[in-house]
Amino acid sequence: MRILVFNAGSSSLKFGVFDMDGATIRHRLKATVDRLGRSTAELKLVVDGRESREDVAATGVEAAIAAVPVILQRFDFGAIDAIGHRIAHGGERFAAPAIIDEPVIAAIEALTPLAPLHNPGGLAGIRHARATWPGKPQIAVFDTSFHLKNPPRATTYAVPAAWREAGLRRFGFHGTSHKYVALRAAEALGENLRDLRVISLHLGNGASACAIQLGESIDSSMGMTPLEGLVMGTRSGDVDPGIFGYLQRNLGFDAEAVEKALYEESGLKGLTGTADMRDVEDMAATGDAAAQLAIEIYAYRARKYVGAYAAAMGGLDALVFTGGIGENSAAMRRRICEGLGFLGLMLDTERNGHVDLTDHAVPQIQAYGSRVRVVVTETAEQLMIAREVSALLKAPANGALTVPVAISARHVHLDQDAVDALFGTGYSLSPAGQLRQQGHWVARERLALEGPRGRLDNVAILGPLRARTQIEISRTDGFALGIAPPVRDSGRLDGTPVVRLIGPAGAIDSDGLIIAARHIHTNPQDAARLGLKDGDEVDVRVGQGDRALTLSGTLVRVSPNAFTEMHIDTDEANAAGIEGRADGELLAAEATIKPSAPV
Ligand SMILES: Nc1ncnc2c1ncn2[C@@H]1O[C@H](COP(=O)(O)OP(=O)(O)O)[C@@H](O)[C@H]1O
Ligand SMILES: CC(=O)OP(=O)(O)O
Ligand SMILES: [Mg+2]
Repeated sequence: MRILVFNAGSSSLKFGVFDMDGATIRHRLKATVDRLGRSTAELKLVVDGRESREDVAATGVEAAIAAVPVILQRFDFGAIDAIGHRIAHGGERFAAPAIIDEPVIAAIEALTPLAPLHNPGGLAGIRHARATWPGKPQIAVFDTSFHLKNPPRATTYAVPAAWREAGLRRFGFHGTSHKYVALRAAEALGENLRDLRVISLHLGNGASACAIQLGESIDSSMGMTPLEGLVMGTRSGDVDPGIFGYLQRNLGFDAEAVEKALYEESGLKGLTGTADMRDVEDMAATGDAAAQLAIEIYAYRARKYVGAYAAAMGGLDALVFTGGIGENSAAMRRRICEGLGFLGLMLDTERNGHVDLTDHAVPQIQAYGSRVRVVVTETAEQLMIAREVSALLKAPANGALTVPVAISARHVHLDQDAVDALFGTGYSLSPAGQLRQQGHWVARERLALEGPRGRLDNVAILGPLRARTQIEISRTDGFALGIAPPVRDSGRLDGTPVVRLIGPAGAIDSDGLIIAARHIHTNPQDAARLGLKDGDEVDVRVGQGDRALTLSGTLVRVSPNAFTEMHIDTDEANAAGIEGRADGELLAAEATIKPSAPV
């Protein structure tokens, strides 16, 4: 499938051509039209890896979009099968990408007043693509979708009820970028994103910070519009809402003039006369006081958000820099990180000064011993959009029901006696991170398992304590230990084999060793939506391409506050070629209730 992607930003147009073949993606064309609105814009092209630059006459985003079909004609990519569009504002309606039709266009148009610098460019892309490639599927991918499930405490403005009922709330933008760079950073750190508390700083012409916990956005610095938050190229970011009345009464500005100035004449441009950080840094270096102050304000605001989001998540594991400024300005990264030592964040200034992102490198720039890891990565909104387009077009048109799949690595649940024996009488485990299921956590402490054939070190302990110790491993782990545990539902431990648990204060032999039967946790609302009941056994299709497989007899467990998620073990995940996040498709629409299996 060949996908063309349009990404109309506030100051640039980016577009790309991707050849998608299963999981293999070829980025055929990568194009950026920059410096729009000046006498000549610059077109940067990377075609099959070869780079070129040229000046083009494009007065604005719309003119640049109109030139795309002409530019594409120069190359022999072959027919375009589908077109993806970055749309900044999707409001409450779009939690996921949408196939573009008239109602979708009308919804994007209706949201234009909330993203006046962005949605018009997105709509122009849609219009031109429809005219140029009539009949080809077009898909909108929204900046706001990633943040849509942010908790109400983060999305609600403390304003009169009538305003909130009229739709006033925070949304957050750059979601495609935040999601991509957080995944990228986790991958580079060799961790599962779900296990990390991440703050991502997208510092481009528009800029926003995002707090990511358990793999999902929980807060972001942009609000109902892309004006709130950080200092940007031409946008103010946070201001006191009290200034509106002042500007109106004392300076005679109406709402439109104020809004226009906050979008287009503020930020770096308002502070220095230029919106471009490169120019601001050059001016500052030659002694320009306004540029120096602008840089300080920019870094200070960003640093405050890092502190705030670390507090929101109860700590920070990784800070990620991306966007033109985040990727390229070592000086700005250093300023932002200065003073974050209290969080355990220490930058290696040497590494920070030599960041090289060629060949999609994702360097870490924290100092040795820093508790917080600091990562720089390029963003790839167009690539993410191409993936979303391909996933949406491949999804079964019958509205298949899916559940997120989580991989359970080996772990133990301990009872109090076991904790006393392994860690010392009266010891209490310290939670190091929350799990997705409410009230469940992973402990800082680890232990070892030992069997007749071998030993497994560094095994995770999950809390809270249970009435009876249960040890969950994979079949492969069983071979490493030299014990063959049965496949069991959690809690059904009678007659299970004994394994030795080894902690810092002692060792015990405990039964309760099982291979956890795959299962789906869900809550009553999701169960109703998915057509599931407690105790059902369902078939779930997981994995992609030639490793896809069907997991039969997956037990459904409904409880009031459960987070809907399917749990499989590492052997199952490996068999299906799943790494990190995945979705499983429920195959059996009418699940059958299985009588309890004999123990
Ligand atoms: N080497 C650099 N040093 C400092 N700033 C840079 C550098 N390269 C690019 N930038 C800044 O990045 C910003 C543009 O970021 P980018 O992500 O390309 O924008 P957009 O939001 O339009 O996608 C501009 O402020 C530009 O000055
Ligand atoms: C939403 C937003 O600010 O986007 P951009 O950075 O492309 O201006
Ligand atoms: Mg951008």
